[in-house]
Amino acid sequence: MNGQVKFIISQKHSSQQFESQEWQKIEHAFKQFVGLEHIKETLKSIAAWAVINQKREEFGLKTEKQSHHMLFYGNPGTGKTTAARVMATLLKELNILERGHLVEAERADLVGEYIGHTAVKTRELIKKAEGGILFIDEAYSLSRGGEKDFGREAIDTLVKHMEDSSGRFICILAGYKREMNGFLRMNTGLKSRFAHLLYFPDYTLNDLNHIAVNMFNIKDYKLSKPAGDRLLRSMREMGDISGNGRFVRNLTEFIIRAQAVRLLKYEELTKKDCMYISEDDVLKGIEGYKKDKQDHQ
Ligand SMILES: Nc1ncnc2c1ncn2[C@@H]1O[C@H](COP(=O)(O)OP(=O)(O)OP(=O)(O)O)[C@@H](O)[C@H]1O
Repeated sequence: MNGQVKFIISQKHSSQQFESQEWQKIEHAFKQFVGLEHIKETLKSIAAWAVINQKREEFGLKTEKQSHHMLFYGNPGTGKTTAARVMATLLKELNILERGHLVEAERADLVGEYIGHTAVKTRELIKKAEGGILFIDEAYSLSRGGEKDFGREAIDTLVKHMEDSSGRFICILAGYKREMNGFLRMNTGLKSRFAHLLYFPDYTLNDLNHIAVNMFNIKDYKLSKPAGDRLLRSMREMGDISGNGRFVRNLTEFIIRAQAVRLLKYEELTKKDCMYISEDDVLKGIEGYKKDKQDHQ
């Protein structure tokens, strides 16, 4: 395969069958995520476009190549990196990407130290990402040093390859909204190279609670009812939930360690003991989290 967007729809499958099968794959891949409906919708439109394009080709109609480069805007912990990772695997499953891997990069991975070095570094990175997604976090750091900075060369090389690649890789530039807007303003024409602009909003307290419960479930832990209530109440009292999903992940890890410390005192452990998170574990975990945060301030 030449790496271009490829879609397989067998004669036996009707469009409706395709829709239900492929939609299910998308829903399944994002099952553990809270929200992110707009990401799923975008993926559905990409999948639909690819299959219809294939059908048009069969009918001898004109087809077009589309690139699916994306811009992700959102605060820390809103799920940008995690969504990109899931997306890469999913797009392979949907036969849109050949390999489905994610290459995570930041400024230092693209920008070199002398003239000519940056273009080589950037090209190598793009090659590594072929068949998958090149995810560049805090993309605005590429234009940090202004016109004379080598970051400019990285952007130009990237843009050139994005245009030439005809679907061989997907480039995602990610970062916080204000900085991303500034970056795109400084690099006129850059925004138009991206087919999809996706915003990752901050989570509400209820979303975060939902994310926490999911995280425990995925790891085979169960919160007792009082533990669940306590967690929600404590998060509300803590006020600062700006870390979004990352805040929840850290919190759950503290709670899991608090449970482990409690269990070590038991003479014998059952499977249920190992799964069960008590209200006290939540309290101790939150205490530990707060102390750790204070120590790091
Ligand atoms: N919608 C969600 N559902 C479940 N978990 C989520 C969701 N969003 C984020 N998370 C979890 O929050 C944590 C942080 O997410 P992630 O690293 O993807 O955020 P990010 O937006 O890339 O942050 P940054 O910009 O700081 O790199 C991860 O553990 C992730 O699984």
